[in-house]
Amino acid sequence: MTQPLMELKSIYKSFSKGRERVPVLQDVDLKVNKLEFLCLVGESGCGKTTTGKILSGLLKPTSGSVSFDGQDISKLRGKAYQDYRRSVQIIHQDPYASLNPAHTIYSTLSFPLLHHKLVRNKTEARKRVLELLETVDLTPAADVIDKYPHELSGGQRQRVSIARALTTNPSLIVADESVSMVDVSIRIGLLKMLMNMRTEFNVTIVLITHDLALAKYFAWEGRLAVMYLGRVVEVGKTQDIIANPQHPYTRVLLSAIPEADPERTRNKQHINLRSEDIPSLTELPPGCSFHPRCPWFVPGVCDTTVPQLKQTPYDDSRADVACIPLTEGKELALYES
Ligand SMILES: Nc1ncnc2c1ncn2[C@@H]1O[C@H](COP(=O)(O)OP(=O)(O)OP(=O)(O)O)[C@@H](O)[C@H]1O
Repeated sequence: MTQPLMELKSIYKSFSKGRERVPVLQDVDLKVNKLEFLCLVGESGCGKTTTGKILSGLLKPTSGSVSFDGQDISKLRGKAYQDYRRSVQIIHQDPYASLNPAHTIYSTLSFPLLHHKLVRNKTEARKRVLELLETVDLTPAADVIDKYPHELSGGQRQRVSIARALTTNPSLIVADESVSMVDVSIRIGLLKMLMNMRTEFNVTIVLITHDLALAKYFAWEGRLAVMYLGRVVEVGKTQDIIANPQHPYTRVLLSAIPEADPERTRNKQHINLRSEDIPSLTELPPGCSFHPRCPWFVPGVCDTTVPQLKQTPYDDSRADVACIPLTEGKELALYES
């Protein structure tokens, strides 16, 4: 089996809130394969951004290991660590907040080029910045390069963020909801640009989104990792998961997304949760944290044991799932209270 580009093993991450520790990620295992499209999907607050920040080295896990090209990043020092940080870039959710309003586009894009010595001088930096602006279709680049972020539209600012991620010739880009802040009309253009970067620049892309329809579009040829309350509950090939969602949470998410054909949407079976309330991270329910909401809850099983991410014994789909009844080979039956 080929070595993944990045691998998270048994990742726990907690933050302090007053005197408490809030467990944000628990036992997260995740592989990012070379040149794949991987999408992390789940509702707000489930830990997607925290996972993305751990992948890109912006946050350290509380425990667990992160490896890049087979090397544990906590053991990298000096140039090797700088190379890893250069190789993994993140595009943040909000280009308004992530671009410094006091810096021109030239200044923002030339900084990493000069800092990582990817160009020899300012003349070369300017030439490279113009090329990068052309790459992300900000043309004519000469009209954009000396502007400030507030002089650009939201979509243009997001393109600058993509160009900035490309400055360091990364092998992995984590794009955190990077198309959600722009109008629907330009969202697809930005997504296509991200997707083209794989072939044009040999870059692996991890997209983080709460929108399963968008995840399906982006990672159709790749994989989905579905997260719920700080854990990965299902991971596998997108087409397998869409055709045959296994985890109850994935089934509920999929039942809620509209189809292109309105008739199919009307006829789609909507699955009702047992509760709309999302438990608090500081008061997680025992056993499977989805059990209080799960329509297929099995008393005495789901509320006692924490499920591990595994393959189901009976299914030829290769998605791994964290659901005890499924991994024990049982059929799910709707819970009757
Ligand atoms: N620096 C921090 N300090 C304390 N709590 C944090 C910090 N960063 C994130 N959290 C908390 O961790 C949880 C997970 O946040 P995270 O941003 O990773 O989720 P998410 O799935 O990306 O959500 P969203 O889609 O809303 O961005 C949230 O409850 C959030 O409030």
